[in-house]
Amino acid sequence: MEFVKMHGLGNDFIIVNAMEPPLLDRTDWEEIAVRMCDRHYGIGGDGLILVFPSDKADIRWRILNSDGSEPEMCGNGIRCLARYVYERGIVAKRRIEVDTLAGIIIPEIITDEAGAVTGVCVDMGEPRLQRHQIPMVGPEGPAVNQELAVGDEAVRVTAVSMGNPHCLIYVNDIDQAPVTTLGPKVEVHPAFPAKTNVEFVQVVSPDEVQMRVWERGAGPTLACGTGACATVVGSVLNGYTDRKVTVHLAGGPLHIEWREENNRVYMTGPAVEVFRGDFPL
Ligand SMILES: N[C@@H](CCC[C@H](N)C(=O)O)C(=O)O
Repeated sequence: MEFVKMHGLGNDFIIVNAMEPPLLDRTDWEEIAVRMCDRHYGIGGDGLILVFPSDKADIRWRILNSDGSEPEMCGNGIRCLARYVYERGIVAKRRIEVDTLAGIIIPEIITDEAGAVTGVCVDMGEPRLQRHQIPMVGPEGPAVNQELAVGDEAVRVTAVSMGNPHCLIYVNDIDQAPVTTLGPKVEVHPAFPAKTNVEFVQVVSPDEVQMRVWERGAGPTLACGTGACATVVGSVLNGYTDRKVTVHLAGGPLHIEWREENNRVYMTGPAVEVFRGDFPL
């Protein structure tokens, strides 16, 4: 099976064109994702992206985490998908409608004067803030700066869904953030029935934050696009930042804007192809 390896700020994905049979008809992608994403016995990746035809949009995708679970959305992944389908002529336009489990999401290819792709800006849609939308147990309404008991620890959290769930924890020193110790505990906390991604955030200024992530189904990654969007929404709701913010991640910066006029979040960042190959099925 042919694949392409891509990444968005080091959040890396394997992309497979499943537009036609026999790949279109396969039903074992979860197991294949685990094998392909294994960094020792496979190709290595934070997730597997599959490209399918759609009757609702230009293209349908499935994104699978490295543990085989299927999230509703992935910000870095959708930039990679957009570049992949654009450069191969699978979708012959720059504004691409993608059918996802979080609804129709619209990435737009950015090019320089010579027509070379320089990045992708994605209309990530409206954030979902009600607890049942995240989902997070507790009294209905937004969960902003709420106390959450994690074992013996009381942690203050803000929860935002960008189609997929995110739990933000603000810290004073990003380098000391307990990403690999607290992250996995919050991921499977009973308050989050669908589990959650966990973001540790240090506010630098009204237009700059630093963020490190523990991803649901993938563990620590170098960047998380939906997490960066959720971070800006949560930071505005907490009164920490303006609506246009650069989010610095381990893999580099993402530019995020939560527009007041339409309540939609826009994410701009890179998508890079690394190599191509064949994987034995
Ligand atoms: N890295 C992604 C998010 C991938 C999905 C996530 N692990 C989940 O289970 O929700 C991004 O860039 O948004």
